[in-house]
Amino acid sequence: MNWGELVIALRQKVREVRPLIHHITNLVVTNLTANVTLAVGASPVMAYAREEVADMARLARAVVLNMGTLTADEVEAMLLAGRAASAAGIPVIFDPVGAGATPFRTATAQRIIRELHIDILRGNASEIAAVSGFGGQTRGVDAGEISVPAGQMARQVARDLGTVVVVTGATDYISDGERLIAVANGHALLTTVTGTGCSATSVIAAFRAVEADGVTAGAAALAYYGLAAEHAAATSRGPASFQVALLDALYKLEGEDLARGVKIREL
Ligand SMILES: Nc1ncnc2c1ncn2[C@@H]1O[C@H](COP(=O)(O)OP(=O)(O)O)[C@@H](O)[C@H]1O
Ligand SMILES: Cc1ncsc1CCOP(=O)(O)O
Ligand SMILES: [Mg+2]
Repeated sequence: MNWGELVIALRQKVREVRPLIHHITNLVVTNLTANVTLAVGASPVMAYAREEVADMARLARAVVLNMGTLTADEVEAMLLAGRAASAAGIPVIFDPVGAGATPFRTATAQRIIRELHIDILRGNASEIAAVSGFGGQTRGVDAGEISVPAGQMARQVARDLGTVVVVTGATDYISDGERLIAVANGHALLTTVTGTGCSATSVIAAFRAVEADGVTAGAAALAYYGLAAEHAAATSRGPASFQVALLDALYKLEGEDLARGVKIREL
């Protein structure tokens, strides 16, 4: 199968399986990421109480942990959910939002990575640099400069942590420490709407729920998501109409339109 066919097949499989994706996520993006998950064809649930997160995680086909508006309580809930998921063989996708901005965020991200079995780590370049010791400086939740090429960093961090690493940006890089894939789909308008990185993580989780190989799932998900953004941008007047159009494009994009547009390269 070529990449175009693979992306179509996985996008279709998400619709057929309608996997439940348990999110412990941040206050900013809760609604957007739930709607993105639905538009892709998966089923979102957001649940945070320590009393229920392990049970909810066990019901899901993938668990998203996103520390965007972290509190000490929420971190405990993430650890409970992550342990329960891994014990049941359910993949955990971690988005270390804002790692590198404050010591609490950096230390928490590193603790989650150390104490849980993370299946896919997805962040912007400075977040991944910060959690892995490359020394990234994150401006709030937005990417700052990093000192190494993002693809090289993705492969090195994946190797060091023994997990799939996804570094997003104008070009996205996905690696398991050996393979390195670049995805060139996307649109600059994605940087004008909050939660588009978190939404990318949700789409990756939906694809990972139906595809055991994290590199394949990550690359296919980001090509599909980035291409949906390109389609949405074509009919948008600015960030507000773009956000609405992105949901529509994610919902509609399939078949030949999808196969023709994906820009995935194995490096
Ligand atoms: N300059 C850009 N041009 C095109 N796509 C981009 C650009 N910057 C980021 N993206 C895309 O936006 C999404 C969010 O990535 P990113 O901005 O790195 O995450 P975050 O919002 O967590 O910082 C990804 O799908 C990425 O491919
Ligand atoms: C603005 C903001 N502040 C805390 S979490 C958050 C949302 C970040 O979303 P994304 O990383 O997808 O841009
Ligand atoms: Mg982010």
